[in-house]
Amino acid sequence: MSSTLKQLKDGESVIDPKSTVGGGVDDVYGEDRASEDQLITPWTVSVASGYTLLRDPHHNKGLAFTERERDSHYLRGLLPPAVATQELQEKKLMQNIRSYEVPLHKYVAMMELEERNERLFYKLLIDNVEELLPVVYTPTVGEACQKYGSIFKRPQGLYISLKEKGKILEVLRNWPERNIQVIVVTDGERILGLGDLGCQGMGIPVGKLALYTALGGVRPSACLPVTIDVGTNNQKLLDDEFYIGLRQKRATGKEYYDLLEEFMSAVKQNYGEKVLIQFEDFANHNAFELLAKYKTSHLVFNDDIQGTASVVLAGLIASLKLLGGSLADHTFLFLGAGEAGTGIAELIALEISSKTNIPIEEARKKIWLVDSKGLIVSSRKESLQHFKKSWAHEHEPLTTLLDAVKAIKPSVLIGTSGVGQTFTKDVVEAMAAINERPLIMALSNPTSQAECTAEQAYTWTEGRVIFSSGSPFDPYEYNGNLFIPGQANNAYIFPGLGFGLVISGAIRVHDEMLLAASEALANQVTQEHYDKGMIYPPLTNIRKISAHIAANVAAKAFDLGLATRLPRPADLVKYAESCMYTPNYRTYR
Ligand SMILES: O=C([O-])CC(=O)C(=O)O
Ligand SMILES: [Mg+2]
Repeated sequence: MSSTLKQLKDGESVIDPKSTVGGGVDDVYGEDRASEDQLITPWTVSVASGYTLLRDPHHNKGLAFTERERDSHYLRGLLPPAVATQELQEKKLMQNIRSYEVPLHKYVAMMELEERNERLFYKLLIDNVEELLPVVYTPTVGEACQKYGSIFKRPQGLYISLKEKGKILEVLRNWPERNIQVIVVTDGERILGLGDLGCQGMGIPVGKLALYTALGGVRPSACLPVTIDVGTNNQKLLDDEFYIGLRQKRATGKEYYDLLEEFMSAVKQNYGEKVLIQFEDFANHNAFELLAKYKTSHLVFNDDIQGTASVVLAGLIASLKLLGGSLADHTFLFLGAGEAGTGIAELIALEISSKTNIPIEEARKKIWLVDSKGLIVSSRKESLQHFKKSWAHEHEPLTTLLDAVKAIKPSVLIGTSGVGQTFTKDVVEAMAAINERPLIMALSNPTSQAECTAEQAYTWTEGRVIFSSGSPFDPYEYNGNLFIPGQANNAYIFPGLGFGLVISGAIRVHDEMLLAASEALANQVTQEHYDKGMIYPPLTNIRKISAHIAANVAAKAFDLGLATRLPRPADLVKYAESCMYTPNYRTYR
């Protein structure tokens, strides 16, 4: 009896059928758009009953099942007598999570909640976003990936290894959900700034997609985390008896690209061309090539190249209110010339050239990059990787960051090196000597890899810095003033960007959409925020921010003729908001 499947009507008790049809956005637009009739009439959903219902994370409500539901769904006796509201459940869980001192324990508690009761998991995450983001995302997710083998209980996401070569389409069909809208895929080779974590990188797509739902409003069942396992060069993992991945060195070259090609075409074949694929934490040597290869045939973007670029550009646009002038008046210096560094640099150049008559080649000359060998200059051009070549300007060779700061005199210093503590006291003091208000971004993740801490940035500049970091830092008090560091993390951008692509039925990502996303984010910074020295709006408002980003991105998709959703909604912000997943429980009749 416990596993009886019942057809249930869920109408009367649903306050706003429009926002809850199908539990999320999927039924409100695109191929799966429900008919207008369906939007206003009660809808039907199949929910297992009894014991099976309690173990189905998509429908389980635990103690929140009402007396009536307990009767109609064979739950009598399977639950203790008390009936709780979702709010009370949330209160209890937040108390539990706060009682854990070790961040990883909080992470495990959150993952267990996701496996048990998905709606409650998202309610917690949405209502407590500033507190829980560092738990399910950077920095704790980094540690979770490092220890994934030991904390691993139930698999999340889809693992596609070399063993599945030739069978990837079948593997995709093993996934229980059919209507996938967003895939985040990694091959685990460069997880945050932590390096090659092989198959254990799965924590990243899982975490990113949790943010797609909580911050962006994409329905959880439309999200698919994927890890491609071609081996790992991390000897520690290969020697670890608990390692969960393929125990071999990484496949490269043709073997690697053939597997990726099979994956990309299987995705398109199985889900159509409107499924969004977000590349995440690939190593430089594959990231640029994969993006170049697939951006003209698939709906793809690389979060580390383009998402990070868009969030940084937003912060820079916003900072002009504090610094004055235009982007073209500034000089930018990067430490790190990989995906994030060159991606940000290119988007800044694109914005400068689109806002002025300056050709992009000229705009690039305002931007300088330092890599592990020193300042990138034209005399190094022959030996440079292709993605660094546009940044090789005329200058004498310089080997240290400090020398580069002194010679280039940047107003903006951005760290994307993946190496912690590289913005030394000398470097930060040099920035403060050149600029009344230096702008410094220490973007590498997690916190251990940040180029400097918030405390260091504020004290070494005597409180004059405008500071942001990739992983969160607490507000810092200096000389009686409270400084609030910004979190220049792509988490501000990818949920809204992706949501905008999905709700417009976009078929390709265009650079102008990234600029549109940056402008939408920058527009959310108000005078009240500027007065506190902030260049990013608080994350507490992230769903509203995401709706604006999504609307701007969708508008651009329509303008560029890349959107397939018809007709174009008149008010895209309202439309985006109406499509967002909400985690409140539904009533089962
Ligand atoms: O995941 C994050 O926090 C930001 C990011 O993409 C990275 O560092 O690779
Ligand atoms: Mg990343």
